[in-house]
Amino acid sequence: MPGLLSMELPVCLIGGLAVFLFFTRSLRGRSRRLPLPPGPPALPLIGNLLDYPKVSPWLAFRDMSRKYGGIISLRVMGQQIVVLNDYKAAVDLLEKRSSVYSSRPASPLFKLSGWDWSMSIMPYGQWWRRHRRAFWQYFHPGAIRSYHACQEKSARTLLSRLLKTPEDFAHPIEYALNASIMGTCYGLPVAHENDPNLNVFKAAESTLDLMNTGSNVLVESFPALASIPTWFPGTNFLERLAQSRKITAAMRDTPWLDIKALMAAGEVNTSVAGTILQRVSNSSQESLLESSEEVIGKNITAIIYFAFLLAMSLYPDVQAKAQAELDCVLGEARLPVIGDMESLPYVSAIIKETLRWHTTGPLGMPHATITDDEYNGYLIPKGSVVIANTWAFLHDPKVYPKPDEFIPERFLKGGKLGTTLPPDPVVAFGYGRRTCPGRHYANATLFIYMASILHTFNIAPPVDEDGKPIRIHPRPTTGFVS
Ligand code: HEM
Repeated sequence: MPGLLSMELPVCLIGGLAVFLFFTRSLRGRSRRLPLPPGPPALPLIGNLLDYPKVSPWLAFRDMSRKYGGIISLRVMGQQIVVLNDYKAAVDLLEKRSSVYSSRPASPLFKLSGWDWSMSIMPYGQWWRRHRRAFWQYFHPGAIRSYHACQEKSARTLLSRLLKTPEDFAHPIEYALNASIMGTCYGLPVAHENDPNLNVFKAAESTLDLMNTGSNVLVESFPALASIPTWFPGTNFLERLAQSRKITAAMRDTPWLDIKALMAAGEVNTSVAGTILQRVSNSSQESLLESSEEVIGKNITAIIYFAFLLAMSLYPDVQAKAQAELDCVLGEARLPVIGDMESLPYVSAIIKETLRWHTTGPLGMPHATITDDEYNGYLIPKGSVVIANTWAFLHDPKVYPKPDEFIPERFLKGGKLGTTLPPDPVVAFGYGRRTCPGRHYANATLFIYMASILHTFNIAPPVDEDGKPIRIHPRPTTGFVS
């Protein structure tokens, strides 16, 4: 019997493989015959280039979906783009089929400008997975507790700076956020003016603007342009890209060199980078340094504070309710700490409503497919760029009635954060395996800054020459961050 079994096993394996190949091939053949999702008719060569919305694309895509349905197909310069305006489709594809939908579009421009080492733009695969695991090790809910003291300290700095220049809130917020990120990630103090590390960070941030300018956009579609010799007329953009590579490399390396020098002099550094360096020196593997690149979080949090301040100036009743809650829970004698979050549901509801009301990343970050897929009878080809209209999901009047109004109460039931209410705006942090790994850290920062400001300041709109309040009209800008 055992002999017979061992003879049967290879036969079964080969048989199984043949059946598997037959089905995958016929599935592939079938999917190739399926239609693409509907969309505007494409022109030869340029495809839907002229249909691709230049301003507020999230609004244009929502309107397009009224004609073509929840999943729209566009083809721009040979690139297949699928726009998901339907929340269920976004969950079905980006969350439930995350293993197919978690890559990123290849971007020659990111490489040419020196941003290609960033985890956020890496294609799906071992290399990305390794970076993501390393990042998560330092930013999972348990790990971030050790950064709370640093976040609270930066909130106090924010208050004292706001007290000095209350009308110029943007600089104090940016300074405090940078101080918090520098403290958490590198354990380095930040000078009040002209901090060398912050200067490098700011310079690197400004290189992102290069992505949207003239010839650079062309390079994205025609990477061969990057090989033109620099003496050729009209190639200034190549010099700017080379400059950008230098700046982004400096951002990656400068703070590391600082803490390396400090630690070599015997200083204890318990920050994320300090812990990594400690491990590196223990295991003598210099290459481990690569996994630390992701400690640099995106500063989109700053925009959310601007939206929060705007909402508070437009909705004084909401502000008053939050202040009453803070007075009741904390009294007048102390400032909030991150540990107070659960006792302050109204403030937490304000955070959720800010993330929903002003969707900082209205179209999220584009995903890309790894293989052909079939959904609702449509083919989503391998290599498609998949864009989820996060703004449309968070402004769907059926889910969030009066979506343009700021109503934190929509997340509360009997004064408590409920579970049967409209969904939390978690999609503001993205989808599936690419969901923002800094979200727990970001939430803690949002809470401590918002609670601290609400407990100590009254936020009012600016006034005109006659002392009358000027009503500010929110006007989102077009880009990855709006
Ligand atoms: C409220 C503030 C923030 C918002 C709304 C936000 C939102 C997002 C979104 C929409 C994505 C793309 C997700 C996707 O592709 O589906 C993302 C990715 C990412 N975020 Fe955040 N983020 C915030 C703060 C942060 C912070 C503070 C950090 C760092 C500590 C961070 C680190 C990252 C990283 C590393 C990625 C790339 C993940 C990957 O590609 O695998 N984010 N974020």
